[in-house]
Amino acid sequence: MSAATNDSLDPYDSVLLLSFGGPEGPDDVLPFLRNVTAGRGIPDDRLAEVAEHYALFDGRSPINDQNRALLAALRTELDGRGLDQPLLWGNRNWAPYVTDALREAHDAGHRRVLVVTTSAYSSYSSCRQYREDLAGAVLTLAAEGRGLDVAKVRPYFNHPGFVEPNAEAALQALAQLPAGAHLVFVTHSVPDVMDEASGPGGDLSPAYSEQHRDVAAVVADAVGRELGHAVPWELVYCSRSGPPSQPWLEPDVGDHLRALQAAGVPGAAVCPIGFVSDHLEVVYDLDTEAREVADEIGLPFARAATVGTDRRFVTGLVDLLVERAAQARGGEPERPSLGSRGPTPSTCPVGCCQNLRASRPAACGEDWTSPLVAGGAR
Ligand SMILES: CC1=C(CCC(=O)O)c2cc3nc(cc4[nH]c(cc5[nH]c(cc1n2)c(C)c5CCC(=O)O)c(CCC(=O)O)c4C)C(CCC(=O)O)=C3C
Ligand SMILES: [Fe+2]
Repeated sequence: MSAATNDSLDPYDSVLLLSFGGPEGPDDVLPFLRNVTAGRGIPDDRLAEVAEHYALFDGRSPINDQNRALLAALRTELDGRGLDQPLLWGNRNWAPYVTDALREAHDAGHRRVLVVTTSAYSSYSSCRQYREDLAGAVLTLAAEGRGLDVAKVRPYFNHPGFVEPNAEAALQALAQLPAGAHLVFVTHSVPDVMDEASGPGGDLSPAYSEQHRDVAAVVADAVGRELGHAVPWELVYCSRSGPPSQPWLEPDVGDHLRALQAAGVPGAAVCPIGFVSDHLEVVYDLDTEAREVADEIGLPFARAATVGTDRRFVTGLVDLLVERAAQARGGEPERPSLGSRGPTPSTCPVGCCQNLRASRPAACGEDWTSPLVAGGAR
């Protein structure tokens, strides 16, 4: 429990949950997929395949309702801590779009917006592209005469509020399987070059795969301590999408399940540590596709829960908002983290998670100059 009396979000006057977005019905699927893949070189047959995955769920992604549930839980937690800033919602790829959400915020009189994303790790797709979305929105609004500024909480993959519910979920999944089952940690694959460019460079890169490995190690260690013996684990990937000629992070979860079965491993507890809720990658790529592989080869399979609206996660996100606000006031708040990497900076270094193909302005970095505050508000 946090010391509620010290909680403050000053100087921020509003909070934004920033997410990916997803289709709400069959007519939305193709326009949504075009938004996601605009200029990204995803083959047409892959798009048709992904459209079929959405069709299995009547063209409706679960992600928007999961974000509505998270917003409700965050609202309750903010209210309980006396934090009465309005809580907004904006997406990259579907309504409510982030630019529209920030325009409404401006028109309601808000000028300093504190942002938290539904993505826990560093990479172009999971961090910098959200910073570009914010910069694009802020610059569009500035051109309309609507000046406002944004700040973002740090990547929170190693925050206890994210790691602890993941550890409990892993333990629960393992409990459904025969002794000797492995923990199989899964995240979204990305191109090898995106992984290599993730993070600030030097020893801290590649950040994306190494941050996942760090979380996996902490979770496996916690599970092992609970059970009184070490549990074997691996980090694998799902949802690859680029052309076959382009290397993406491997192994794929399906191939890995086959390898485990061939090696005589008696079960797999699949732990989607790369995702914060049960969106399509989880309910299709894991619960449908990977489970089919497991059934086909007779490998006992259990899927661990994502953090969703777990109380510890929601509390942790509000702790992160409070931490970021304290930094903006010039304070040095406690910045809890688990594992070996320590807390990630709240303001990204120049070039962090750069997209090697194109350079666009990104907010919440050391080289971001706010159109609102001369000299750059951080
Ligand atoms: C790292 C990462 C996350 C996790 C971080 C985060 O959460 O942001 C994530 C999340 C998500 N990705 C999602 C959907 C899609 N991602 C695609 C394509 C891509 N994802 C990539 C990476 C990631 N993606 C990449 C490198 C591509 C290739 C194109 C490109 O370089 O940008 C495509 C195009 C078709 C395809 O090729 O699959 C779709 C439809 C949804 C919504 C699901 C729902 O509706 O429930 C969510 C939450
Ligand atoms: Fe994706």
